[in-house]
Amino acid sequence: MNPIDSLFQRLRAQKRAAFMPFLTAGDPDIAFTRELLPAVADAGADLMEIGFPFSDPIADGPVIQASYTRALNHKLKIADVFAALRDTAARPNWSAPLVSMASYSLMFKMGPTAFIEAAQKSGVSGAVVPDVPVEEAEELSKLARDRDFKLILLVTPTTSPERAAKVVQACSGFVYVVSVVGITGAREALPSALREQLARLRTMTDLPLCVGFGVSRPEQVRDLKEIADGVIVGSAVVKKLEAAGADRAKGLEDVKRFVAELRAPLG
Ligand SMILES: O=P(O)(O)OC[C@@H](O)[C@@H](O)c1c[nH]c2ccccc12
Repeated sequence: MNPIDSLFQRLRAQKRAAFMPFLTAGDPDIAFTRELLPAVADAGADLMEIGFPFSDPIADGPVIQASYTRALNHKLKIADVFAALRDTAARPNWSAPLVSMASYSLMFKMGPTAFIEAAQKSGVSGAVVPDVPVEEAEELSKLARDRDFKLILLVTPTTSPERAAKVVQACSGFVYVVSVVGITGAREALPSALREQLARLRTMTDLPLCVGFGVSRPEQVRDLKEIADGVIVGSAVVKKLEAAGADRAKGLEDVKRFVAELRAPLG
């Protein structure tokens, strides 16, 4: 069974939501990522979304964009990312499924089949693809399904119900529910319409619903755990690395502590 499915099956039985930090591969370089991922798993991440830096980002806010720039300044190559993920997933007792987050243009350039196969060889269990139109996702969805690789697409607050139904059909593993209209980045409060958005999606699919965009505090995680199957935090985590700057040991410690704090309300 795909590790994402077994994870959510286990969490459902425990009535617990998943905590999923987003980290940019190669921020600030790939050697640091190799250290960071196991530390974040130890701190309580149930699965991890790993961003593939891209020079022409789509929905990424300033914090994530800056992390891509740091990575690309070190001439990061996709092969280095896959190698780091492969070694991470091959660690003894490794249990946190890895999910890639890459622009469709990046997958397309490599060839979707080649990307999926390279990802699977590297122990990656699925891919968040934020910018493939659902009309064009069918082929990708089939490619992924045939290989038991999970394809995770996004539903936003402005996605029409007709379109949302198509998106969840093309998805596997879980559905990425974008909480706010706009780009990634910490927000003070999450929209009150999120509850109805999730309830509506529940009538369309049995897949786990994971909420991301704007989450940055343990109180928000606590509120979300009643209504979502997973909580994704990107910018607020990445910001810790930015803030620590050249002090990598501090960056690592700050991220670990913050992940543990965010994860705590999930029990
Ligand atoms: O940064 P936030 O607001 O915590 O949101 C998560 C997000 O960063 C991560 O899932 C992500 C980073 N880049 C993306 C691009 C599209 C969709 C999602 C993402």
